[in-house]
Amino acid sequence: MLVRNATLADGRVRDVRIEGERIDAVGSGLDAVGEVIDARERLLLPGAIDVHVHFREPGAPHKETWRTGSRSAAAGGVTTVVDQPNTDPPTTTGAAYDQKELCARHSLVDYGINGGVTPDWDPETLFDRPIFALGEVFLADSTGEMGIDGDLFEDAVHRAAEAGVPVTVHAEDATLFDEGARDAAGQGTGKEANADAWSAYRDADAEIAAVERAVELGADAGARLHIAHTSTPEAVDIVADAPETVTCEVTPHHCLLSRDDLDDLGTFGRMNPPLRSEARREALYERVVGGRVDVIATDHAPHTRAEKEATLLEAPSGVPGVETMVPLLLAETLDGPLTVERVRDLTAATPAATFDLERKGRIEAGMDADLALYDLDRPRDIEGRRLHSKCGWTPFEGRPGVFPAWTLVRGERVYDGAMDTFDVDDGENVRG
Ligand SMILES: NC(=O)N[C@@H](CC(=O)O)C(=O)O
Ligand SMILES: [Zn+2]
Ligand SMILES: [Zn+2]
Repeated sequence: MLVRNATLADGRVRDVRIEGERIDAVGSGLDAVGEVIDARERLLLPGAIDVHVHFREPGAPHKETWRTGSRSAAAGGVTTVVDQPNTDPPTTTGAAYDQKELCARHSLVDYGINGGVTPDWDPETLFDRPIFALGEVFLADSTGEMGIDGDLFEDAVHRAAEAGVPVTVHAEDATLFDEGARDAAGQGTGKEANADAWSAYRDADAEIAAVERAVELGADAGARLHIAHTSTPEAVDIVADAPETVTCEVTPHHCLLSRDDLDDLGTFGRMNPPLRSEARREALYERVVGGRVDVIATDHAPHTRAEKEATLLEAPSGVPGVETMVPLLLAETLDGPLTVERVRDLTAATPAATFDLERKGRIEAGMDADLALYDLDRPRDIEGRRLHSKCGWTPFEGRPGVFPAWTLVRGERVYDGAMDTFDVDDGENVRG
């Protein structure tokens, strides 16, 4: 297949030839082999790598399955996902890893599977499997109630360092949560709830302190550390000023939404870590644009509308996001300070480099043909009902997004945007 005259993120116009699963050549005036796709005036990006999703299988297929989650990924230009361990059973033993791997075989996109830590985890059998990373390791309870104490965290970080496996951390210090602030939640449900109480309860200082502590501990253990869903500029700065063995990710929702949006979102905006003040959101986004943040990842955490239509204390935490990440960021390049090159780096090149995915994240000869084509002149309003996650809603309703015309995973067209159709489900485990 030949993709002809595509505009790359840096503005160069090139042909990209695909042979089987790989990119065979990138150049000008390349000879065609097989199908030729005219990509003139279209943007070709490396498929995005979302290192933080919750696809809910095994255990909660009513929220999401590997099939629906990976369709949502493909329809948003994401070609590799990394699933987190707070499923049922939690992915804390070799046997649980094997069970999840069977579910993941229904994925349309390539994937990694993380291993988790609980008091009854089995590091021996878990590290025996090709886990993508240890994590997210929960330093406070979130969906799945997998929060652990400092001693177990320290032990886990040492074991991961020994095994040469990176550690992804959900860094909030539960001892610093403001229980009194949570009491202001009230009895309103769904959009009628006082959702700001969640932000007051899981205060920014709880994240900042936990990140500081985790970074120290990681350095002592000689571990590779990745801080998940960093939601404060202070925490980003701690990571950016630490040695290169520590990286961080930021979610689209912490960049684009703040406590000011909670009146509209209600319990649909409850997530961990919570939305922050508008001032913190702005400072966080500045760091994304300016290069202090390594990776954008979604923390795609689908829950049904019915589950979210509860009181603030009863609604589960988390928002979907895998399908809207690249579309939102590309729309942001149209009139904001974000550049297309930065979007490429945040969503593809840097996650690949950070987690040693040698054949992914770049459009070069020899790399996997994981690609997505976009028309920057055609943003459209994001609508929850048109997205492909099982949950059927989005916190970004009505915002502009640039969605892909098609998405390829290792040379196979898994998503066709014009027809809104999907094909094949032979995603591979990237740690195989
Ligand atoms: N972010 C969330 O609020 N929820 C996540 C878990 C997590 O990442 O903490 C979920 O699995 O629902
Ligand atoms: Zn988390
Ligand atoms: Zn998560």
